[in-house]
Amino acid sequence: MIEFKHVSKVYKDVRALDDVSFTVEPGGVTGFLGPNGAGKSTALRVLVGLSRATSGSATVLGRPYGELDRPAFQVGTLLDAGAQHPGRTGREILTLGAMTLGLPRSRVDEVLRLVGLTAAEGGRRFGGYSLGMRQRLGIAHALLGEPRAVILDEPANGLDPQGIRWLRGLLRELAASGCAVLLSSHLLHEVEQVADQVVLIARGRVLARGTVAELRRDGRTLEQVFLDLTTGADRSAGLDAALSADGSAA
Ligand SMILES: Nc1ncnc2c1ncn2[C@@H]1O[C@H](COP(=O)(O)OP(=O)(O)OP(=O)(O)O)[C@@H](O)[C@H]1O
Repeated sequence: MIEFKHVSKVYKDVRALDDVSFTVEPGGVTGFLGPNGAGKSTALRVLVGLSRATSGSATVLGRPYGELDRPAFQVGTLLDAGAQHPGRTGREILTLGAMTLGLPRSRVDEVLRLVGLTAAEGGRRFGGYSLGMRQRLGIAHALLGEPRAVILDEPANGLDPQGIRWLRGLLRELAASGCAVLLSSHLLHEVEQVADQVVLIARGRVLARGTVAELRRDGRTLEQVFLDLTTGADRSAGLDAALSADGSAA
């Protein structure tokens, strides 16, 4: 389980997160949606200990990320698909990761297969990878240690329709195997197709959370709910729709 409890993050003059609370249950995909500057990346950075919360707590499997024993075996993260050495091949990047974790090289072949990168693609330098290939490699890296929780920041960016379909299948498989999957995305239609639960955030505040069906209860598409909430046009109705499964307002 991934849990944000009353997390606030204040930069000098920006309140990037304001009392953010939500949970990501094992065995499900939670879509984390918000417009540019909403606070999604800040929340994920706080979650994995790259940034310190001003107040509140964010935990993975019951503990702050920094206190997890061998975290890569518990939590797989993809925060920036471009953050790799351009001169290394995809296979080299994964092999380094596997060696660091004490995993056999055969695990590299397994994750390459899992993300649909061919042996030839694995042998190409990262600098020449398309964005879609970078995303696949980043997901492969995140899954090396067979983690029980997965945190992915905009993994669908740059994927073609076939890639998006593949990603959807992979996320459902991870959830079916008991993984807690947190997926940040701008691709509302995509999130609608794959997520069990959705958290909508804007200007650092959670505006709505619930299942896709709960948020769409008056027949609107998730995109319409999102636009109405984030432009403020339907703020009060949206907050009503935001009643979470446990009955507390988001
Ligand atoms: N290091 C920082 N110093 C000051 N302000 C920051 C810093 N990092 C983020 N912010 C601000 O915090 C707010 C939230 O930014 P964040 O990057 O978390 O949003 P986001 O939802 O991930 O946006 P996007 O979808 O555009 O990536 C923005 O106003 C941003 O300018």
